[in-house]
Amino acid sequence: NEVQFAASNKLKNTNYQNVYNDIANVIRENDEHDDYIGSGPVLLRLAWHASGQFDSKQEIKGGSYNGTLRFDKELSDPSNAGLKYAFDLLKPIYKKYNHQISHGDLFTLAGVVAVQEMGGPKIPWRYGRVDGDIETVPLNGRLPDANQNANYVRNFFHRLNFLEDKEIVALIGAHCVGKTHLKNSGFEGPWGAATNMFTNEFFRNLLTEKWVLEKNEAGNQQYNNDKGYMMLPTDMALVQDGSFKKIVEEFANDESSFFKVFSSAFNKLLENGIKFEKSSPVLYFKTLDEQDI
Ligand code: HEM
Ligand SMILES: Cc1cnc2ccccc2c1N
Repeated sequence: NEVQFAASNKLKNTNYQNVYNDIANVIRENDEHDDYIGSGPVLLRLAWHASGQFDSKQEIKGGSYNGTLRFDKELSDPSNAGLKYAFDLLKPIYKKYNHQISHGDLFTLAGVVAVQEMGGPKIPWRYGRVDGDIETVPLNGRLPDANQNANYVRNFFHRLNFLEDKEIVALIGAHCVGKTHLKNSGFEGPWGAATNMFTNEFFRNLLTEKWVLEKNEAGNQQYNNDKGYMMLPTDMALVQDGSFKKIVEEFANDESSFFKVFSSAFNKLLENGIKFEKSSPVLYFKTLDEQDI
């Protein structure tokens, strides 16, 4: 069946480090993107959006398995505005490996590369996703709305089978990198503070900065501070809800705790809804720095 087919066409384990390195080099070569924030954050968002439309209760389940984000039908979902740039960065790598890697494996591996090359935790990763045809594209509108509160955020992630608050808070901690763009999402900023280093700074800022709720140029409410930082309403929800806030405090004080929970939650996000062959190995990748490249 299809999964066996993918198995027979997959690269030997060692070759995935080569794919990792090719994606990492694309990030290094495109360091001028978005006023020198670079391409890490948008590739991380691509991996999350390729996986986060999963819904086990729907006929068409979504998730990363079928690599459906490659179709314009999904890429043109307003929630995916800005991600075509990230997909275009990966197209030459897809061609180079000539169908030996699926789009789902490529999109999710790009998220692992982005996190690790920006200094974040190691993310375990497995191959074996198989491209589905356009019939497998999930309906648009399954990704979250940033204007909402803590209960909305909790319920959203329950749909993705994240039932523990720790996993939810850790995942949103990915907002430590990159920025919002008015033309993509109707939110602007943070001008000065956008970073490309994966740290627990997002949680520290949530607790220490003074946040003022303001309407932005697109008419959306967002939280701004006096340094040009911003937080989305769904970011701020993490300190408005008692249970979430305790976890924000834990991650703000202990980056290794944030990294540990993020690593397993991000892997779970990228593998939502996929049954891997028992024999399919869990791979860990070295960063370019660790290989002295
Ligand atoms: C409540 C859940 C979430 C909401 C409502 C949300 C919303 C958003 C919005 C509105 C943007 C700005 C997009 C733009 O204007 O370009 C954004 C950016 C981003 N999101 Fe999220 N997000 C959520 C969860 C996540 C998760 C789980 C991850 C990854 C694990 C993630 C990673 C990112 C990254 C890396 C960026 C920066 C992209 C860039 O700089 O181009 N987000 N998010
Ligand atoms: C500091 C901060 C806060 N919220 C964000 C939301 C999405 C993307 C980036 C963000 C970011 N750098």
